[in-house]
Amino acid sequence: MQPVVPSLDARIPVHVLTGFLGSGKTTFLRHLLDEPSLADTAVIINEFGEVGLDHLLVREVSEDVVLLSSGCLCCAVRDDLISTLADLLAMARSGKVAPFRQVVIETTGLADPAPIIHAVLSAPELLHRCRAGSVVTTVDGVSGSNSIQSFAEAAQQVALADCVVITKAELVQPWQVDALKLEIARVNPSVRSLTSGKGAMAPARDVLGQAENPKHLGSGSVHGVHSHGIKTFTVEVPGEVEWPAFVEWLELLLAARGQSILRVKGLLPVKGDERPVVIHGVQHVVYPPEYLPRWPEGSPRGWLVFIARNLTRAAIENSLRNMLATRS
Ligand SMILES: Nc1nc2c(ncn2[C@@H]2O[C@H](COP(=O)(O)OP(=O)(O)OP(=O)(O)O)[C@@H](O)[C@H]2O)c(=O)[nH]1
Repeated sequence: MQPVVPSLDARIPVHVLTGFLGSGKTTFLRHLLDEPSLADTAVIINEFGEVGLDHLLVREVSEDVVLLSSGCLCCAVRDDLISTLADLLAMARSGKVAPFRQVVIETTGLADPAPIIHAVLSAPELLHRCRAGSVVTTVDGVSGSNSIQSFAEAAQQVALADCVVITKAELVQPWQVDALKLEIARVNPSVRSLTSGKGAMAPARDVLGQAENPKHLGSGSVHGVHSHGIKTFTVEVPGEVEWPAFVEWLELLLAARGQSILRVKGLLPVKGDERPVVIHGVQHVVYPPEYLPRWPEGSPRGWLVFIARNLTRAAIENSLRNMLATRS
């Protein structure tokens, strides 16, 4: 007779990749999916913002990517997550998508991973097919310490991690990485901390596959931990921008308002370049631009998503308009 519940190994691990805003989740996920052993991975990306960007970047390295937008997985779109997972499993069974051996959920930068795992494990339709995988948390080597100290979400993501990946390590001194490791250990004494950076990413085999660690299920909480007053809004950028003027504007904006602007990202048409330019700012730092090969179907032309507190869309729009009026 067939067992009613398959052995643990037969069930698909659902890993959660979390980490504070801009800490490098998508960059690290793209690196993971590049590894041949992780080729058969289905990816669910949850973005906090009216327009999604991360799924466009990840789709360059993996086809099985589903975007869940317009809300945070740990509070607003949990039912969507369950139905998305159930749909993916059904489509793999019927051959509509390639079979996969694991799922990675990339959360928003403000998510609490506990309710997400709780939702996956408590959904009757998933009980026989999925099991909890690892919680992997990226911590920004540059701004991680500030985030852990200032934002409950960042501390919670570290507290619930099976594995922490300290990103952007090549941008800071080794002693700063050591200090950050100590800070992480104070929040989560049993966590494994790996160091990663562009050119020397932490190997996938060291990050995933540490499943069966029930630590993150202990809280059983079903509501996310959230700081107050953090909002997201999208600002439209009309027409092509002059790159030097735009970067100068963004750098000045983040230098002045980096405490309020936690994250900015977007896609821009830039004069003299056919390709859409991907913009990334994290707190006070503007990162070098990336490029998409072409404009994604259905994507608006020029937009910036802000995740901020104590700052209005109107203030950003005014500032942008002034820059465009004088410099474009
Ligand atoms: N130099 C350097 N830059 C990095 C590294 N990891 C990420 N970045 C840059 O940091 C910026 C944000 O990275 P993302 O991977 O988009 O961060 P994220 O956590 O997915 O961002 P959200 O989904 O908005 O929370 C991008 O410009 C990346 O290129 C790293 O290890 N080294």
